[in-house]
Amino acid sequence: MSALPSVLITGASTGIGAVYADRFARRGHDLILAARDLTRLNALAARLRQDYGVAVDVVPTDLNVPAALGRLEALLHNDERIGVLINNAGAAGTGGFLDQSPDQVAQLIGLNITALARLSAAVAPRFAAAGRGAIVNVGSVVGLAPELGMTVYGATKAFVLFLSQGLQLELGPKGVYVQAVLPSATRTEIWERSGKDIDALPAVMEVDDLVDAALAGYDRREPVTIPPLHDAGQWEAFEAARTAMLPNFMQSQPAPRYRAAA
Ligand SMILES: NC(=O)C1=CN([C@@H]2O[C@H](COP(=O)(O)OP(=O)(O)OC[C@H]3O[C@@H](n4cnc5c(N)ncnc54)[C@H](OP(=O)(O)O)[C@@H]3O)[C@@H](O)[C@H]2O)C=CC1
Ligand SMILES: CC(=O)[C@H](N)C(=O)O
Repeated sequence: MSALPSVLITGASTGIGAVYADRFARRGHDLILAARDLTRLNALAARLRQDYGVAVDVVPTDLNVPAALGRLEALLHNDERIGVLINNAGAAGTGGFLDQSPDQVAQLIGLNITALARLSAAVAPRFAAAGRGAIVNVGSVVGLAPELGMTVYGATKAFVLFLSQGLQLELGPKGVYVQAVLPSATRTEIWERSGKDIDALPAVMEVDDLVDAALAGYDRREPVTIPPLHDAGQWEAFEAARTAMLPNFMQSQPAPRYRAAA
């Protein structure tokens, strides 16, 4: 058993989650891997045990099934070896809002929002009491870009960013690190799963590069890591513009532009 904290990774069967698993195993962490595809999880776990000598448990989990989600919540709540949660599992859905049924909308929200928030809520009190721990939430630049036409997906990712920033404020002073990672297009199966042609995109990041960049942000305890954004000053200006508005929201009177003409 490793002396380092164990890392629980959702969506670890492939893509970004599988590379996170490789990188944390390489660093010597024991792992708990969750996703639906048990065959893939077992194959990855066997390779990681073999390559890095770490302990790897697999927990077959459909995060849209409340009982399965509840089992993962209980694990996070009770297992004191787990010191890092990587909330990575997600789906993009297909089509625009008018193509999506209410059930499909709910499935996206269930996976990208409800599961992520519930798993965070299950582990946060234990981390806060211990004064340590890390929660990494994988969002997307789509959460900043309603123009991209992935409205529900983008809205779920806007939630991920907001939740992460709120948790940074609440949990950071208690010693818990919370990171929001915002990838842009990255070469994984999510594109095929959402019926999109990855080869039609102007630029695609390789998944190893994405995760290694996210971990560079993790190691320097960055609150928001946007691997594809070369000019960090753009994010800082965006945040500065947002926070500059905050003192102006408390007003007893509506703004003059909303007052009835005399
Ligand atoms: N690739 C990209 O371009 C970008 C990805 N992202 C985000 O990165 C994260 C990882 O995506 P990525 O690796 O690209 O996608 P993949 O489709 O390659 O992997 C998604 C992972 O989530 C798991 N998953 C999907 N549905 C469920 C479910 N109901 N319950 C449990 N696990 C589930 C899948 O495993 P299984 O099928 O075995 O359950 C798989 O391990 C997502 O949150 C995504 O939104 C953000 C921006 C860009
Ligand atoms: C399918 C996508 O659009 C991707 N997940 C992203 O967030 O950019």
